[in-house]
Amino acid sequence: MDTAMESAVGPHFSGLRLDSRRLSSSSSLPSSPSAASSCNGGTADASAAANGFSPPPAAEGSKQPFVIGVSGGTASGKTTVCDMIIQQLHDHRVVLVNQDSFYRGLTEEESERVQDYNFDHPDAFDTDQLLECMGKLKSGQSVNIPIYDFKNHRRCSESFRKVNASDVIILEGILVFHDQRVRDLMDMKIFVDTDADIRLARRIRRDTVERGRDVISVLEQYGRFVKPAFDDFVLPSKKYADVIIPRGGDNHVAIDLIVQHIRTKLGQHDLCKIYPNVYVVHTTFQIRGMHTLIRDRDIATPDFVFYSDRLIRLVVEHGLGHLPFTEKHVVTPTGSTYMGVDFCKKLCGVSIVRSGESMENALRACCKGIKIGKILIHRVGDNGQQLIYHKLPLDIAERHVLLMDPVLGTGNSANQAIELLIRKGVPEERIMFLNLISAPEGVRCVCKRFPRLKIVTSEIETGLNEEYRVIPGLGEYGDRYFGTD
Ligand SMILES: Nc1ncnc2c1ncn2[C@@H]1O[C@H](COP(=O)(O)OP(=O)(O)O)[C@@H](O)[C@H]1O
Ligand SMILES: Nc1ccn([C@@H]2O[C@H](COP(=O)(O)O)[C@@H](O)[C@H]2O)c(=O)n1
Ligand SMILES: [Mg+2]
Repeated sequence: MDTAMESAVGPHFSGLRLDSRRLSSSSSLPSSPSAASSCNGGTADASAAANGFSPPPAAEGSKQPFVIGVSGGTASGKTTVCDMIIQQLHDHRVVLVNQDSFYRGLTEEESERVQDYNFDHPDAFDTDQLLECMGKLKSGQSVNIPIYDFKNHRRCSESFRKVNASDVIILEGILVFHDQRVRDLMDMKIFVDTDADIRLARRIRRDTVERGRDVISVLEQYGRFVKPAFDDFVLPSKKYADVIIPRGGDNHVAIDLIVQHIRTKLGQHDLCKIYPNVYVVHTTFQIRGMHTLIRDRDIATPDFVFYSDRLIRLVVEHGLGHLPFTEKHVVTPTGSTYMGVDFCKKLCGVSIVRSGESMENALRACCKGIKIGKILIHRVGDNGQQLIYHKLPLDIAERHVLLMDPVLGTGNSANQAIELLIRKGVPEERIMFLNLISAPEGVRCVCKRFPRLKIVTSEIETGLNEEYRVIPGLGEYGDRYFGTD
């Protein structure tokens, strides 16, 4: 074993020697305060910059993604656990980054003596490049991640994997907790803890089946590099973990808990944390797909109407779920009692003419015979003067009001309409504003003025441009829906 170690510390294999210096300097640093409680993890970039790496600044007002680090020994099931989490989440806002992608490619000389190369040493990875990619992702930019080939120990020179900026980034690898700069990027750290014998057995099978190795070479590499590096670097980094998963992918309870935790993080847009009466419909690939279609400027009107209607229906159903209910018991055909609830009956809809009228059918489809009033806000000239026409149910003050307008932009017309409803005697807390997309500026404008009103939307936008148009938005909604564009 000693001879093996010696041969591993030559010019290109200086990992072990360099490492004792690195390890002592990093182990003398205090363990990083985890930013687990905050999605904004402000410490991460600052400390990365302090270590000589400056990620590009985040766009103003953009929220920082939630970064989860997953570490553990080789073949502990890190990749398997991450795949399971991503599969269960079934959400496009989660991306996986593998530390393996940042293995340095071997030089000709190193390739000739590959059996002497220590792939388990921190120096085997290009950590600066990993930090640069993570910094870009954290600041909302997409990145091209190298593709590593375990059979020839090189990166594919031509192809990359494009990873888009996302709300949750999972970073997995044997040594992702080793370097403090990488640890500091993480909001949550998970260590996959699997028995060493099981890991060795899995590694033999995986490397012979998938990575083009034979059993002898796997065992030699394991004894010479993998196990010592596990003891020196991987195991000592376990102390940084917030969550330890025993048995890896077999531990369904732990994986379910982690999935739930990520879902909570995903469900909370920053605006929802500030304004608790703002609700964003939980996104799925179907919802994202429908948004993609209606935002496409080239979509035909019938398709725009079809997919808008589907989305509006979801928003309406979600909004109805926030109305009060009363208990109701019924007897089923089997003679059993079903302890249910009764819908709130004192309801009405109010559409802001003209685009709000596109939401009326969905409301009628969900609430049979519902009364629907209308408000028209008419701008006169350029001096900000407005005329408001309305036709509202006479008993509106006794009803819960579902106010409808597909796009919440500046919030000015919404506020005018809400003021009118309040003047008509509707209590603020009985008004719910339903829309398809909301600009953060509009949400703030409405919520500051009417903090007890509820807003239900299906997506929160980036913001407004200089012309007060919603970005990315979907254009003139009324014209597109009614085919007058
Ligand atoms: N719970 C499990 N039961 C059986 N085989 C597993 C389990 N988890 C992972 N494996 C297998 O073990 C090997 C190593 O798992 P992998 O997820 O690649 O580990 P890591 O990424 O930690 O190296 C793979 O071939 C994988 O299919
Ligand atoms: N060319 C390479 C590169 C890496 N390895 C081994 O991979 C292990 C890390 O990947 P896991 O999925 O197992 O975490 C690490 O232990 C290296 O020994 C390799 O064999 N060849
Ligand atoms: Mg792996």
